[in-house]
This record gives sequence, C-alpha cells and structure tokens, in this order.
Amino acid sequence: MQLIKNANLLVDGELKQHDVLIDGQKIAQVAETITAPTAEVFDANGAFLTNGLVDVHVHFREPGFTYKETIASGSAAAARGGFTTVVAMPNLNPVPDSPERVAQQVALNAKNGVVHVAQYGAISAGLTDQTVSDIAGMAAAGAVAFSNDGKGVQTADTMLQAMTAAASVNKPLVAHLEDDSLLHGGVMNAGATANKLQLPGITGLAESAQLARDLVLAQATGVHYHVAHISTQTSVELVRLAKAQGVHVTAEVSPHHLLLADSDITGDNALFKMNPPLRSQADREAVLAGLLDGTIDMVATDHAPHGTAEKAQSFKTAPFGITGIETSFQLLYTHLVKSGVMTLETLIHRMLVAPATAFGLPAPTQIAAGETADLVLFDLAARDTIAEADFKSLGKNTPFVGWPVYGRTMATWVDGDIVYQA
Ligand SMILES: NC(=O)N[C@@H](CC(=O)O)C(=O)O
Ligand SMILES: [Zn+2]
Ligand SMILES: [Zn+2]
Repeated sequence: MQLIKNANLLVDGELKQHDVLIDGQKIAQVAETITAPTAEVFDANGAFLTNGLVDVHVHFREPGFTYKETIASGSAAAARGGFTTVVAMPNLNPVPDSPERVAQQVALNAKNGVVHVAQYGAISAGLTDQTVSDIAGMAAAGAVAFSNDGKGVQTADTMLQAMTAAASVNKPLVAHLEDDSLLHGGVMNAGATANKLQLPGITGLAESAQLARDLVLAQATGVHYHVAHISTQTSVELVRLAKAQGVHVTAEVSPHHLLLADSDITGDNALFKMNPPLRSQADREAVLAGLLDGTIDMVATDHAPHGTAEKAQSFKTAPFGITGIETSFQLLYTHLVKSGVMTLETLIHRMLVAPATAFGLPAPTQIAAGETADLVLFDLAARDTIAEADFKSLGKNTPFVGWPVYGRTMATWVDGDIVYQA
C-alpha cells in the first residue's frame, strides 16, 4: 500500500488538501487525513494531484522510425508530461492497416509502454489507398479509433465509406485535414511571414475546405467525427455551426496552435515547422476562444518527434512536426491558467475528462475509492526552464526550449506503480 499525504485535489473547482491511499492498482481511500501505519508514504507537500492526463494524438514511431522515438521513450516522455493514457497514430512502418497488424501493434504498445498506449488503426492501406481497410476487423483487434494522420483523405467517397464503417463499430473517425490540391508545395502558413522569409505558403483553405466536406458527410453518416489539430478561425466557425446543427463532431487543438502564430517565426528555423502550420494571430485567438467556449473539446499534443539532423535542415526540406507531450501541461498551466485565461478545472477538463470521455477510453477521471490509480502530481509553484537535456523523448524538436514554465511533474502513477519521479 502507498499513502500519498498532503496532496491538493480539485474538489468542486477548489484545491483541497487530502490524503490518498493506493492498494495495488486501485485507490482504496480518499480523506482529509488517513493513517495507514504499514503503507509506504509519499509526501506531496501540497502539490496538485489529479488523474493522469489523456492525449489522443501522439506519434511514437515504433516500428519503422525508432531513431525518432520508441514506444519506451515516447511513453516515458508521456509519464514525465503527466499523461497516463495516450492514443498512438498509425503512421508507422508497417502501417497498422489490417486486423493482424493492429493486433501486433496493440501487443507491442502494451509490452513496451510505461503508460497506457492505445492505438489508432489506419483508414486505408499505407495511409494513402483510396480503398477503406477492414475497420470492423481492426476495431475487434483493439483499435480505439481510426485515422490516416499525416495525410488527408483526398476523396469524398473514401471518407464516406470510412465514416460509415467507423459508425457501425461506434468508434471515432479522426481527420487530418489537408487537401493536397491546395498545397502547392507550401511549408508554412501563407501570409506576411512566409513572404518575408520567401517560403512557400499553405493557406487555411487546405484545412477548412476538407473540413466543410467532412462535416456534411459526418451529418449524413452519424459517425463520431473528430478534427485533429484544428488551426484556423474558419475551421472553428465550421465546427461551431456543425455542433449547433447536431452533428456528432469533436475537435482538438495543439498547445503550439494556442500559444504561437506564424509571426513568432523569425527566421528559417524548422523547429517552427509543423502540420498544420502555425497560423495568424487571428487564427490563434480563434482556436483559444474555441477551446474556452467548448467548441474545441480538448487539447491533444500531436507529439511528433524527429531526428535532430532532420530538423536542423531548412524549412523547405525538414519534416513537419514538433514534440509536445513533455511540455504541454507546463506551457498551458503557465500561459492559460496562471495568467488567468482559464481555470485549472477547465484545463484539466480539456486535457483529461473531455478526451477520455469523447474517445470512450478506460482512463479514470475521478480520484475516488475503487478507481484505477492513474495519477499525476504537479508542483504548480515550481518554476522550470524547458530544456532539451531534461527530455525523456528522443525528439528534441520543439520551439519552446528556453521558455520559463510552472507546474513541474513530481510523480506519475500508472495502475498504482510510480513510472516517473522528478
Ligand atoms: N504534425 C506534424 O507536423 N507531423 C506529424 C504528422 C501529422 O500529425 O500530421 C508527424 O508524424 O510527424
Ligand atoms: Zn496530422
Ligand atoms: Zn499527428
């Protein structure tokens, strides 16, 4: 048995000091004071204890690209970031695009992951085929949702078939929105910064035009349609409209689209290169407003590790993507909660309750007797500077290095075991 003493728990929106007793994989008791003479004591010293966070969008790169990340390194990074459940994207090699490959991937995630690593199945073979894969078979093999993340689904008929199949097994269909015909070789947001840096631009239309198509199809099929990494004002407006019309749509936004805009890119630095690209300040304000009013349901990091040499290239040739799972809570706590933009309760809702609920994941959302002991302790007063050397991820590719942040992870428990400790 373990006894966490002097932890602060969110109770009706207020932090209240409690002790938490863990017995095996479960929480045995929660009370203002617990005495358990035989238990191992962990003094939380007033730090904030919550259920482990949930991230529905990570890239762990194994198998296929293990120099970028492995399930072990990615899940260790997740634990350090305060996450105990993540959902891993299928842009791997081989791609989990059949029931057999999904079953293998689910087993590998369980074997090598130090947190719960749930798996996406690919919508279509190799993420690009126009024929939809065996969605029902992959669901039976353990896929919790379906996506071709990294690639947009280019034809309406493929998307329609995928939605129909996902709806029939009651799983989310998750869209990376990118109309290839509108890209024109762009590498960053079209606008003043792209012009100044003489880099080819990607307009917001590449995202929002495909979103408009998908929302019509989602309404027709009744699928749970989820928008990955939403980035433009028009997209937020489309989701708001669709929700008002009763479409079963949810959306996620990444920490970087909440905190950065293309105007923050001061040179040809590919640490600022990701898909979708950092947009305008107006877009940034729109996604933040959407997250505040619930149009955007949740935060997801889109943790996308790449090799250091790959990201040292020019914007023109470097791969798209930045890491995020180790920095997201601290960044958002510091810049949204501490600065008074949203409450801690809302941030926890967007990073835990909403993703767990919307995706039907078996992640606990309450600290109460009988619940699984997936927990994280954050020292909200501890100030850190984001530093490469501290990362558990093999990926060091983030533009947030050097940023001062609060909310250090002190310890993370998965099924009652400590899997990370500061
Ligand atoms: N976000 C990115 O820029 N890159 C992701 C793919 C993706 O999420 O589209 C990756 O796998 O590297
Ligand atoms: Zn994507
Ligand atoms: Zn992604």
